[in-house]
Amino acid sequence: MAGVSALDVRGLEYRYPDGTCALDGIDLRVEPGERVAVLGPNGAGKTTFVLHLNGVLTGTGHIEVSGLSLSPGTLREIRRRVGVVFQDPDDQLFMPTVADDVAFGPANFGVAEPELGERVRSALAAVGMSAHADRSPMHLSEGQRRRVALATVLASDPELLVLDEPSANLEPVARRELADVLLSLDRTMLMVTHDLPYALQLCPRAVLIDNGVVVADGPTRDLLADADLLAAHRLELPWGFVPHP
Ligand SMILES: Nc1ncnc2c1ncn2[C@@H]1O[C@H](COP(=O)(O)OP(=O)(O)OP(=O)(O)O)[C@@H](O)[C@H]1O
Repeated sequence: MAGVSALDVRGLEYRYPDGTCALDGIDLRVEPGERVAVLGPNGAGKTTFVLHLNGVLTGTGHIEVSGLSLSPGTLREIRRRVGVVFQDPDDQLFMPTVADDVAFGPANFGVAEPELGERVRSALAAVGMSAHADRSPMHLSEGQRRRVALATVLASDPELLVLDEPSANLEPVARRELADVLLSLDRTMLMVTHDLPYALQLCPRAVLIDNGVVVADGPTRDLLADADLLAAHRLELPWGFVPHP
């Protein structure tokens, strides 16, 4: 359907049971094919926001994914449409082999053989892990585990890929390998990160969240070139890093 946003969030508010206001009216629209970095200091509300996109948390306001409104009746389909890759691969890898882990999601959504095997092969190829299909995820490096976790989500063919701190704790080579994989994917992407150079490299657009609202939204290089904006929201570029185009 032409003209439908990949993600349309309006007036999203959420309070934790202890009364903490974590989201105070988030508005965000993402168009198909965009890659958007979600930036913000500790406690800004980024994780709380992500947990709403696949219905783990339920606030007030409106969330639409590719034209489908999130509601109890659509939750299952929304969870297929929104693939969340968590920071810790342990949250996503629990089967005896890599291939079993990658098959788990689509099998759960009703995909059967022979398509299931094809999904697993193509997801592992997309992340450069085809040669490791029969290995135990426990015996892979952190960078490889991060890429397998991404494959487990890609195998369900989500319309929106959400990544929580994809580069955290990765050595430089693994960080670059993951960036190469992410850049090769033809997917709408939201990437929560404190890694500002990574955001610049991967996402043409960035939104800055603080105190539960979007305080800036625009080209990543413009946001990162605004020293006053960064300072006001406790963000800092690595020493010597200049965000030129
Ligand atoms: N389970 C919880 N109960 C109460 N308050 C919470 C809970 N989880 C988070 N919060 C609070 O909600 C607000 C938003 O937190 P959130 O974890 O979404 O921020 P964040 O931007 O993801 O931070 P970080 O960059 O540290 O991961 C903060 O004030 C936080 O202390």
